[in-house]
Amino acid sequence: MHNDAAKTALIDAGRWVANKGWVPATGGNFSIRTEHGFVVTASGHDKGNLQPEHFLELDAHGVIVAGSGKPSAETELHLKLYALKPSTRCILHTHSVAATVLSRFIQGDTFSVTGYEMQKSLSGVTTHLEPLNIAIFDNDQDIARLADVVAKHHATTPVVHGVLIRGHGLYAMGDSVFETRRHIEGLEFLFACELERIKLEGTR
Ligand SMILES: CSCCC(=O)C(=O)COP(=O)(O)O
Ligand SMILES: [Zn+2]
Repeated sequence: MHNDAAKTALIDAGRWVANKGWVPATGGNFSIRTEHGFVVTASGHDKGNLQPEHFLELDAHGVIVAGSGKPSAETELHLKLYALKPSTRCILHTHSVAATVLSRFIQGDTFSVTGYEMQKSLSGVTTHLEPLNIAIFDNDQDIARLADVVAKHHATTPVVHGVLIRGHGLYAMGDSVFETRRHIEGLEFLFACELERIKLEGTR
Protein backbone atom coordinates (compact mmCIF):
# COMPACT_ATOMS: atom_id res chain seq x y z
CA MET A 1 0.00 0.00 0.00
CA HIS A 2 1.16 3.58 -0.71
CA ASN A 3 1.78 5.90 2.23
CA ASP A 4 -1.14 8.21 1.44
CA ALA A 5 -3.59 5.30 1.08
CA ALA A 6 -2.29 3.88 4.38
CA LYS A 7 -2.92 7.19 6.18
CA THR A 8 -6.43 7.41 4.72
CA ALA A 9 -7.19 3.84 5.84
CA LEU A 10 -5.93 4.54 9.36
CA ILE A 11 -7.84 7.82 9.64
CA ASP A 12 -10.97 5.87 8.71
CA ALA A 13 -10.16 3.05 11.15
CA GLY A 14 -9.53 5.63 13.90
CA ARG A 15 -12.92 7.24 13.36
CA TRP A 16 -14.53 3.80 13.50
CA VAL A 17 -12.84 2.61 16.72
CA ALA A 18 -13.45 5.99 18.37
CA ASN A 19 -17.16 5.70 17.59
CA LYS A 20 -17.09 2.31 19.30
CA GLY A 21 -15.53 3.95 22.40
CA TRP A 22 -12.35 1.88 22.14
CA VAL A 23 -9.73 4.69 22.00
CA PRO A 24 -10.59 7.18 24.78
CA ALA A 25 -8.36 10.09 25.79
CA THR A 26 -5.74 9.74 22.98
CA GLY A 27 -5.27 6.05 23.84
CA GLY A 28 -4.45 3.61 21.05
CA ASN A 29 -2.11 3.66 18.09
CA PHE A 30 -2.23 2.30 14.56
CA SER A 31 0.16 1.19 11.84
CA ILE A 32 0.25 -0.26 8.34
CA ARG A 33 3.07 -2.04 6.53
CA THR A 34 3.65 -0.10 3.30
CA GLU A 35 5.62 -0.79 0.12
CA HIS A 36 8.87 0.49 1.65
CA GLY A 37 8.30 0.38 5.40
CA PHE A 38 5.57 1.45 7.77
CA VAL A 39 3.17 4.27 8.52
CA VAL A 40 2.50 4.76 12.24
CA THR A 41 0.43 7.26 14.21
CA ALA A 42 2.21 10.10 15.94
CA SER A 43 2.07 10.10 19.72
CA GLY A 44 -0.55 11.88 21.75
CA HIS A 45 -3.29 12.67 19.24
CA ASP A 46 -7.01 11.94 19.42
CA LYS A 47 -7.15 8.72 17.39
CA GLY A 48 -10.75 9.44 16.42
CA ASN A 49 -9.83 12.67 14.67
CA LEU A 50 -6.55 11.90 12.91
CA GLN A 51 -5.28 14.13 10.11
CA PRO A 52 -2.65 13.25 7.45
CA GLU A 53 -0.02 15.19 9.45
CA HIS A 54 -0.58 12.89 12.46
CA PHE A 55 1.51 10.09 10.95
CA LEU A 56 5.16 9.23 10.59
CA GLU A 57 6.65 7.22 7.79
CA LEU A 58 9.29 4.67 8.79
CA ASP A 59 11.63 2.65 6.60
CA ALA A 60 11.72 -1.14 6.70
CA HIS A 61 14.06 -0.96 9.74
CA GLY A 62 11.75 1.37 11.66
CA VAL A 63 13.85 4.50 11.07
CA ILE A 64 11.82 7.70 10.61
CA VAL A 65 11.98 8.96 7.04
CA ALA A 66 9.13 11.50 6.98
CA GLY A 67 6.64 13.26 9.21
CA SER A 68 6.85 15.40 12.30
CA GLY A 69 6.26 14.85 15.97
CA LYS A 70 7.12 11.69 17.85
CA PRO A 71 6.07 8.26 16.64
CA SER A 72 3.72 6.40 18.96
CA ALA A 73 5.35 5.51 22.27
CA GLU A 74 4.44 1.90 21.44
CA THR A 75 6.01 1.77 17.97
CA GLU A 76 8.56 -0.86 19.02
CA LEU A 77 5.80 -3.31 19.85
CA HIS A 78 4.21 -2.75 16.43
CA LEU A 79 7.55 -3.38 14.72
CA LYS A 80 8.16 -6.52 16.76
CA LEU A 81 4.73 -7.93 15.89
CA TYR A 82 5.36 -7.29 12.16
CA ALA A 83 8.71 -9.09 12.48
CA LEU A 84 7.17 -12.05 14.32
CA LYS A 85 4.38 -12.54 11.76
CA PRO A 86 5.56 -11.30 8.35
CA SER A 87 2.13 -11.66 6.71
CA THR A 88 0.81 -8.93 9.03
CA ARG A 89 -0.04 -5.71 7.20
CA CYS A 90 -2.01 -3.73 9.76
CA ILE A 91 -1.94 -3.42 13.55
CA LEU A 92 -4.59 -1.54 15.50
CA HIS A 93 -4.12 -1.03 19.24
CA THR A 94 -7.20 -0.13 21.29
CA HIS A 95 -8.10 0.62 24.92
CA SER A 96 -11.62 -0.71 25.37
CA VAL A 97 -13.14 -1.08 28.82
CA ALA A 98 -13.75 -4.80 28.22
CA ALA A 99 -10.14 -5.54 27.14
CA THR A 100 -8.75 -3.46 30.00
CA VAL A 101 -10.92 -4.97 32.74
CA LEU A 102 -10.84 -8.57 31.53
CA SER A 103 -7.06 -8.59 31.12
CA ARG A 104 -6.80 -7.51 34.77
CA PHE A 105 -9.47 -9.90 36.02
CA ILE A 106 -7.87 -12.96 34.40
CA GLN A 107 -4.98 -14.00 36.63
CA GLY A 108 -3.31 -16.35 34.16
CA ASP A 109 -1.51 -15.48 30.98
CA THR A 110 -4.26 -16.36 28.48
CA PHE A 111 -7.76 -15.21 27.55
CA SER A 112 -9.33 -18.49 26.46
CA VAL A 113 -12.87 -19.02 25.22
CA THR A 114 -14.81 -21.88 23.71
CA GLY A 115 -18.39 -22.15 22.59
CA TYR A 116 -18.92 -18.83 20.82
CA GLU A 117 -19.87 -18.76 17.14
CA MET A 118 -18.13 -15.37 16.91
CA GLN A 119 -14.76 -17.13 17.36
CA LYS A 120 -15.08 -17.78 13.62
CA SER A 121 -14.64 -14.05 12.91
CA LEU A 122 -10.94 -14.72 13.50
CA SER A 123 -9.01 -15.94 10.47
CA GLY A 124 -8.40 -19.66 10.39
CA VAL A 125 -10.97 -20.46 13.07
CA THR A 126 -13.63 -22.82 11.77
CA THR A 127 -15.47 -24.03 14.87
CA HIS A 128 -16.77 -22.80 18.20
CA LEU A 129 -15.75 -26.14 19.70
CA GLU A 130 -12.02 -25.44 19.96
CA PRO A 131 -10.54 -22.93 22.40
CA LEU A 132 -9.53 -19.55 21.06
CA ASN A 133 -6.50 -18.29 22.99
CA ILE A 134 -5.19 -14.73 23.19
CA ALA A 135 -2.01 -14.28 25.25
CA ILE A 136 -1.98 -11.69 28.05
CA PHE A 137 1.27 -9.91 28.90
CA ASP A 138 1.88 -7.76 31.96
CA ASN A 139 2.00 -4.08 31.08
CA ASP A 140 5.44 -2.49 31.04
CA GLN A 141 6.41 1.15 30.42
CA ASP A 142 9.61 -0.20 28.86
CA ILE A 143 8.11 -1.08 25.47
CA ALA A 144 11.31 -2.63 24.13
CA ARG A 145 11.34 -5.03 27.08
CA LEU A 146 7.64 -5.78 26.60
CA ALA A 147 8.26 -6.47 22.91
CA ASP A 148 11.05 -8.90 23.86
CA VAL A 149 8.73 -10.75 26.26
CA VAL A 150 6.15 -11.07 23.45
CA ALA A 151 8.85 -12.38 21.09
CA LYS A 152 10.02 -14.97 23.63
CA HIS A 153 6.45 -16.17 24.10
CA HIS A 154 5.90 -16.29 20.32
CA ALA A 155 8.83 -18.72 19.96
CA THR A 156 6.75 -21.43 21.65
CA THR A 157 3.18 -20.15 21.25
CA PRO A 158 2.82 -18.13 18.04
CA VAL A 159 0.87 -14.90 18.15
CA VAL A 160 -1.86 -15.18 15.49
CA HIS A 161 -4.66 -12.61 15.89
CA GLY A 162 -3.31 -10.29 18.54
CA VAL A 163 -2.27 -9.92 22.16
CA LEU A 164 -3.71 -8.38 25.30
CA ILE A 165 -1.63 -6.15 27.55
CA ARG A 166 -2.87 -6.35 31.13
CA GLY A 167 -4.81 -3.32 32.29
CA HIS A 168 -3.90 -1.61 29.04
CA GLY A 169 -5.60 -2.93 25.91
CA LEU A 170 -5.62 -5.03 22.78
CA TYR A 171 -3.16 -5.24 19.90
CA ALA A 172 -5.03 -6.74 16.95
CA MET A 173 -3.23 -7.77 13.79
CA GLY A 174 -4.25 -8.97 10.35
CA ASP A 175 -3.16 -9.42 6.76
CA SER A 176 -5.16 -6.35 5.68
CA VAL A 177 -6.84 -3.37 7.31
CA PHE A 178 -10.18 -5.10 6.78
CA GLU A 179 -8.98 -8.27 8.53
CA THR A 180 -7.51 -6.38 11.48
CA ARG A 181 -10.75 -4.43 11.88
CA ARG A 182 -12.70 -7.69 11.82
CA HIS A 183 -10.35 -9.20 14.41
CA ILE A 184 -10.87 -6.22 16.74
CA GLU A 185 -14.61 -6.35 16.36
CA GLY A 186 -14.78 -10.11 16.85
CA LEU A 187 -12.44 -10.07 19.85
CA GLU A 188 -14.24 -7.13 21.46
CA PHE A 189 -17.53 -9.00 21.07
CA LEU A 190 -15.98 -12.03 22.80
CA PHE A 191 -14.51 -9.86 25.60
CA ALA A 192 -17.89 -8.24 26.17
CA CYS A 193 -19.64 -11.62 26.22
CA GLU A 194 -17.17 -13.00 28.75
CA LEU A 195 -17.52 -9.95 30.99
CA GLU A 196 -21.30 -10.35 30.95
CA ARG A 197 -21.03 -14.08 31.59
CA ILE A 198 -18.65 -13.59 34.53
CA LYS A 199 -20.96 -10.96 36.02
CA LEU A 200 -23.90 -13.35 35.76
CA GLU A 201 -22.34 -16.60 36.82
CA GLY A 202 -18.80 -16.00 38.06
CA THR A 203 -15.82 -17.83 36.61
CA ARG A 204 -17.28 -21.32 36.51
C1 LIG B 1 -3.36 8.01 26.77
S1 LIG B 1 -3.22 6.31 27.02
C2 LIG B 1 -1.46 6.06 27.37
C3 LIG B 1 -0.59 5.82 26.16
C4 LIG B 1 -1.05 4.62 25.40
O1 LIG B 1 -1.19 3.54 25.96
C5 LIG B 1 -1.42 4.70 24.01
O2 LIG B 1 -1.91 3.74 23.44
C6 LIG B 1 -1.22 5.95 23.22
O3 LIG B 1 0.12 6.23 23.08
P1 LIG B 1 0.65 7.03 21.79
O4 LIG B 1 2.06 7.40 22.16
O5 LIG B 1 0.60 6.10 20.64
O6 LIG B 1 -0.26 8.21 21.59
ZN1 LIG C 1 -1.84 1.90 24.63
